[in-house]
Amino acid sequence: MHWLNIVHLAQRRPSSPSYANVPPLDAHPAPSRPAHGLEPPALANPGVHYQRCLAQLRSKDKAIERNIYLQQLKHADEHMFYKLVVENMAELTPLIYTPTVGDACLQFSANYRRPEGMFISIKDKGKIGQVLRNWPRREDARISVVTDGSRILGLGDLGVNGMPISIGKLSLYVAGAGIRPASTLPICLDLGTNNTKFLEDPLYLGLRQKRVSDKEMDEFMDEFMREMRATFPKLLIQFEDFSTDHAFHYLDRFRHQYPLFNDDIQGTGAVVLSGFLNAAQLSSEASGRPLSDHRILFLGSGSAGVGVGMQLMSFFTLVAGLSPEEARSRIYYIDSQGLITADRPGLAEHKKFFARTDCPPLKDLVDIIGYVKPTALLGLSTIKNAFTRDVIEAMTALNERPIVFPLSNPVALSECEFGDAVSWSGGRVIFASGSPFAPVTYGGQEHVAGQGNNMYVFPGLGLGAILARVSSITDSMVEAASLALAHSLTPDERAAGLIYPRLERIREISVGIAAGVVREAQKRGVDGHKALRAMSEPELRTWVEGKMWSPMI
Ligand SMILES: NC(=O)C1=CN([C@@H]2O[C@H](COP(=O)(O)OP(=O)(O)OC[C@H]3O[C@@H](n4cnc5c(N)ncnc54)[C@H](OP(=O)(O)O)[C@@H]3O)[C@@H](O)[C@H]2O)C=CC1
Ligand SMILES: CC(=O)C(=O)O
Ligand SMILES: [Mg+2]
Repeated sequence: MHWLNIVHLAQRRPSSPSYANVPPLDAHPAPSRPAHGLEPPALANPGVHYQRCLAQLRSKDKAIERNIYLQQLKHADEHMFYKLVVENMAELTPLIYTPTVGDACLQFSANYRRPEGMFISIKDKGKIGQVLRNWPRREDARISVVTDGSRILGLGDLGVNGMPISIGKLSLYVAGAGIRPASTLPICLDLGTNNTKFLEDPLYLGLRQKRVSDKEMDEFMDEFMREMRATFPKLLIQFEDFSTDHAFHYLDRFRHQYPLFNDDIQGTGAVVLSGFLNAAQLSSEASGRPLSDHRILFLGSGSAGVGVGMQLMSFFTLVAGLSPEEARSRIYYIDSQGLITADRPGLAEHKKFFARTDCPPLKDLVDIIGYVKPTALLGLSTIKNAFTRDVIEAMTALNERPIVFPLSNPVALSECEFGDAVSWSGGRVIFASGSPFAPVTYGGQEHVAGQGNNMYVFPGLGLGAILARVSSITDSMVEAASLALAHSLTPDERAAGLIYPRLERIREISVGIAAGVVREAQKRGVDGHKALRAMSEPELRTWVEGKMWSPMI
């Protein structure tokens, strides 16, 4: 049976008055133009200028130059920037997000041109509120992406050079879910950096000191969160790219007090569950084996790996009908020491839940595949090319349609190239990667890589949470976002064997995710906007859509 028939998402609601014609409460003013005579007359034709901007963009040879051009355009002409992004998602997303945002971060201090977002440093401790109040659009702020730069993509500790990740994610909130640009607040916390190369770089823009102790960071974060709420009472916070220990710690510490989520743990969990639901269906159809037969092997057991494993528990319990204990037994992890077993001394807290009590401490990936016999291999290890030909062949020998997701970012750290996975598996692989890969032709057929990246989830999750005015983000809201994404494939996309929808449809998908999140918030009683409860499903979707900001060009 298809998983869609097992998971019943649709909830029927009594019909109520139509909200369809209510104008967006948060309508954004049309862009103002300079006074007559202050710009060339032909600029009055925005269609031509759109083509001019696109041509200027495409004339740049390097992705990083295109990224710089787009950042400049965003400041000069926000509406044009978003018009270009929204209408050319597949082309522009890799330039403002992964993989190019990785280079933008590495080169942030060298390429710096103008201020954007807020930098709050450990030196501001004791007066963080005062600093936050310098933000010019306090009333408007609804969503902040906050990083401490300690684990940017798979690139490690980049200190304040992590700022472009907050900026890039927020651009996707605007483009992908219609959050007003003025409502976004990128924040980079400067708690020092352990990146010695940056500490020695005269151009480095952050504090020249090592990262502070955990105790000092806790004190800082407690004050920061308190002051964020006091300064921006309507703000949702997304924690991004904190190193794994701090990622789990601060999610646990604050999630019940503030509306927040950790994108690497929860957003990634949601996007991978979604793709896995569709992949497992394809794989089981090909093998004739039931969904309950799946076994998942992870390479990488950090914030992303463990976040995904926790979320995939729902695949086994919700869809495959297993008990939580059976579900846990289907998930295996490898870290830098090998297969994670419970008897390993000094095992980190976040690795304990999935640590095996029934396996030998094997080290070699191919040996582990032979022992575990996984149907799916997921990479969140930051190890480029870790999925070698031997690995893909071992997966293909075990499975008619092996599921292989090399999810590490940016593309230079991907565990496997798409073309290799397709050819080494004889065209049988079901593939999704963290960063985008171009389609490949194999056996006379075009194969399209899925993009298992949290960018499919966080814009819609954030939109729903903001519109429902939630007091917190529950696990079930994250799961609702995931199921809504999985559910969003069109018959066409399913027929083409896709496991994620086409990126061009992201706004439409975000509406479905947001509506699912609103409903789940209502069920859990964490919604502040009670009037939404009376809406029927179509009314809610139309209302959400009406709230989305669009570039006015
Ligand atoms: N596709 C997406 O949407 C997302 C992708 N990611 C990507 O996931 C990656 C990991 O992120 P995160 O979990 O936070 O980072 P971490 O650095 O915390 O985790 C990396 C994990 O990989 C393990 N590892 C490192 N080297 C090896 C090796 N040689 N063999 C086996 N395992 C190894 C580490 O082992 P040990 O614990 O022993 O050090 C650790 O468990 C990043 O590249 C990030 O960009 C993250 C979020 C979203
Ligand atoms: C995509 C993302 O959040 C990461 O690689 O960290
Ligand atoms: Mg991240």
